[in-house]
Amino acid sequence: MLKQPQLKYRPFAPIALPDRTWPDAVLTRAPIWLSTDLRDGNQALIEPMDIARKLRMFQQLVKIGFKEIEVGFPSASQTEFDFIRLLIDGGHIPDDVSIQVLTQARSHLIERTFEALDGAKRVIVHVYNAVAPVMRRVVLAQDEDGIVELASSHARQIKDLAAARPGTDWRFEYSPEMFSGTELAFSKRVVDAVTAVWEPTRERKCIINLPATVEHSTPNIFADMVEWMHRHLERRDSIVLSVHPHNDRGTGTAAGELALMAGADRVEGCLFGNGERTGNVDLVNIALNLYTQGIDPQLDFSDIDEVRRCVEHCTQIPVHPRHPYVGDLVYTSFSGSHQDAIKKAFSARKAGDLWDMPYLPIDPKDLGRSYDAVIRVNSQSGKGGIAYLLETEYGLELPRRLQIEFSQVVQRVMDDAGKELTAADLHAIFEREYGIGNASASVVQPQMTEIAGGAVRLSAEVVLGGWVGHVQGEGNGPIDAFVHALSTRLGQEVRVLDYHEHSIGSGADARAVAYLELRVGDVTRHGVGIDGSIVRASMQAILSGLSRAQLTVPQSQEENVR
Ligand SMILES: CC(=O)SCCNC(=O)CCNC(=O)[C@H](O)C(C)(C)COP(=O)(O)OP(=O)(O)OC[C@H]1O[C@@H](n2cnc3c(N)ncnc32)[C@H](O)[C@@H]1OP(=O)(O)O
Ligand SMILES: CC(C)C(=O)C(=O)O
Repeated sequence: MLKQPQLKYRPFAPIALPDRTWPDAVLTRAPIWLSTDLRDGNQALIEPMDIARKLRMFQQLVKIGFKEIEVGFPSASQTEFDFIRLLIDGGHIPDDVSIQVLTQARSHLIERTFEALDGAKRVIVHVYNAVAPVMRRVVLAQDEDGIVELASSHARQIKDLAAARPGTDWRFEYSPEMFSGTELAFSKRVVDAVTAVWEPTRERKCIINLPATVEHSTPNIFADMVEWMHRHLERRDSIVLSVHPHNDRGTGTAAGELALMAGADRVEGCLFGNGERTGNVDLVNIALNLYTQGIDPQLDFSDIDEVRRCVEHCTQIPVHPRHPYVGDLVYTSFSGSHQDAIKKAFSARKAGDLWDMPYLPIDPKDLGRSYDAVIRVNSQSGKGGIAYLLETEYGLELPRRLQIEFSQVVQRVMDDAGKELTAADLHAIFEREYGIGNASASVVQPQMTEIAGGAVRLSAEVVLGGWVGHVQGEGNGPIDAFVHALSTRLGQEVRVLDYHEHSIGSGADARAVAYLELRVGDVTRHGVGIDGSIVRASMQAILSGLSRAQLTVPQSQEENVR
């Protein structure tokens, strides 16, 4: 065992590009997108897609809006070949979509590739060979001249085969494989040799694709490499400069974005970052990052869950719950302070406002998600989240001090249960705690008469705890009269410190909710009442508060005790 085993690795050398421009660049439009889900994504699967899955994926990619789709490696297997035939013969390729196919720079594979494409309308033939020093030495056993010859001779073969099939609109793409691990001057030499053969023009460009086949460096170094190629390649104005980042260091998205800032016109990748090892760059991630900058990505993710279901079905790999933009948990806040900020921001938000929501970088509704999962309650949550769920799910607008009181009730339940509580759980706890619909704290047949000076006399049958009895009192309104009646009966002053009410529902189903904060002696409690009449709801709220304060009513001879 080496004492310093890390020393067997070579650090990546910075690129000498002191006048680099990409750090100041601002992305203002969508790149050209190429989905390689059916090629690089597929070749990375434990079980490559069967034809039905491939077709479903292709149709999903078309629906999203991809105009360039790499559909396979037709010389690799009969399934790959047959799928491409199915696309062409079955008329599955819209006129404005180009299919792309990959081949190694080997003559018999290129010939087989062209056989698969017979009759297609628009095709990008994508050829690659390794150019990196380790591949030159170990795999291809060729020196630099040999690699240049390998690339340019097969570029010539492709050009000739295409020329012999004028019924198809052919475009060509070349990838110096492992560009990310290759000397820049050599990558340029090989690419220039290929474009010298293809002779692209401004009107008929070829595609030069720079892969980070393995992500070796920080994304700024990849960006430097792309900018260097962008500035040094011959025939640059006749080239669509493409990048193909992988995600070995977990910075594929950053590498893709910085490469676009550095001069790339096009990005190759997969939905949700499927692909070899840690994946190809996640095109959904880059597209929606642009979207949140106010840029139309030209890809439609307005039903992102449909896209996810398709990808999970086709790849048989689940999308992680924390995956950017699509994971089950990415719009959910459990933490109390986050929930509080979200709740306040939703209340403050007006139609037409810019999206400026704490902890929510994108409006979930833009991706077909509801706000249901935005706030979920567990032991990390506070009053804001609890109040948000009761309001959005049950229309209950708890006043602030009641929120504080009720969150302590919830916290005790949470500490016992130790798991997430749903909105329905919270509502059940709320009803139980405040005795909603509970006959053991209720008012029966309240009778009110007006007396002199606009005052009210009230008498009612009351159930409170185990006590059932009659109360009577006067006041400047029904609530005041009821409070006086109860104070008299309890032998203690009951004071209303705070009062809120609102309605829930509408039309014949509308009900009133009253929230009262009561003080009896030195005890302060909230009570809640819900009823078709606001007066009865308020009386219920008073009894709810008294019941929670656990007051015992002094018994008199004639009263019955339950
Ligand atoms: C980075 C990427 O994703 S590149 C795309 C990789 N994708 C795939 O490989 C999936 C499809 N591949 C296949 O089905 C097969 O590998 C085939 C059909 C292409 C080739 O199959 P085989 O001829 O049996 O070769 P094998 O799979 O062992 O590949 C290694 C051979 O390819 C050669 N090779 C590898 N890359 C290239 C290249 N770009 N150009 C020319 N030759 C190459 C190697 O030198 C080696 O040749 P050798 O057998 O003479 O030593
Ligand atoms: C063929 C090339 C583009 C590739 O897939 C890679 O280098 O990752």
